[in-house]
Amino acid sequence: MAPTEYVDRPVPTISLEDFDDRIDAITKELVNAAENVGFFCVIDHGISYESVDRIFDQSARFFSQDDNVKAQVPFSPQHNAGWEKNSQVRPSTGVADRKESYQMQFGEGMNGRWLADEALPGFREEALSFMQQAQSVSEKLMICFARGLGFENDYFVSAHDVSRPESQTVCRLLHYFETPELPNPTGEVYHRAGAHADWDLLTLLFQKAGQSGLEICPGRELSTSFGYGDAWTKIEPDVQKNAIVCNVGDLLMSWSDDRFKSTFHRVKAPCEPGDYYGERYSIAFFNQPCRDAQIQGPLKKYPLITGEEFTRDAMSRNFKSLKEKLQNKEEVKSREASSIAVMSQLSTMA
Ligand SMILES: O=C(O)CCC(=O)C(=O)O
Ligand SMILES: [Fe+2]
Repeated sequence: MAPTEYVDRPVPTISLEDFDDRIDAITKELVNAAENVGFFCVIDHGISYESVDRIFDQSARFFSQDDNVKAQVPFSPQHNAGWEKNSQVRPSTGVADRKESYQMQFGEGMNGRWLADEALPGFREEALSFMQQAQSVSEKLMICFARGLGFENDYFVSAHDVSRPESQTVCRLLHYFETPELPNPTGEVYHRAGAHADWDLLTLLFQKAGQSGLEICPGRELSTSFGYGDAWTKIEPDVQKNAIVCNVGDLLMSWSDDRFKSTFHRVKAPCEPGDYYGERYSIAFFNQPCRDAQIQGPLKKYPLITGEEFTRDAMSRNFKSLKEKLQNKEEVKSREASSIAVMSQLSTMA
């Protein structure tokens, strides 16, 4: 396999210090990052190291439960909540990511999808308290992006109100398994998170020191397109400063009439010297719109739709693209099979 092509692209680190007084300067930096890279890191965001450590401890505690315990809260695609393992297939790879994840929400989508408190005492309370903190940081960013697009300050905040039962915002705990470092004879690729763009407004990604692997591939012009290039850039957040990696999702790309970029990213399948092969934990906080939010950009490039419709369309686009990928794979396989048959005929004829 050809080595991965890497390029250096600047991924800005933006301080949220003195937010109220510096809001215009911060907005300028965020808008610039969203227009040019789609990824940026925020520091001085108000979430302490201890809070981040605590939620990672809770995440390890959750994933260390037996599979049949976790299976009591199975992932529901309809609600986008619950636990899944080795089952998310990305259109970019056509095979399941090697990981497990647990998606939690504030709203009705989470009904019946928390483990009983006796199974994991204190977990739900700790998780919700962390989610509230991630929501507060998200709201600061939403205010800046609303200002950057000429909307009222609270425009995105009220469309993502997590106190409403219609909230669809998701906090996803992720656990990637250790990857065998030996060359594998089958050539199988152990995808961690295959290349994809997120569908939400804005994602906050919490990474653990020493557990690298997140990479980006900018260059997408439309929020509905799937193609991506070949050159990747490693995301290396400043862990000393407790940086949160943030990325624009398809929703903000579409809501900004494609001005802000939702960038393809992946957690690399480790396969080259220097890659991290160990067990990996991360946490993604996806700001999803309330089901009844009204979505349309200032230039009205796309028709007005609701949060529920946007999510449904994103899922069906994903599904269609996955079907095409699997069909192509089948065609390649059958072409390979027939050329092998022709070749073996030729060799028997020779
Ligand atoms: O694990 C990570 O660092 C990234 C995960 C991610 O991109 C996702 O779940 O959408
Ligand atoms: Fe993602």
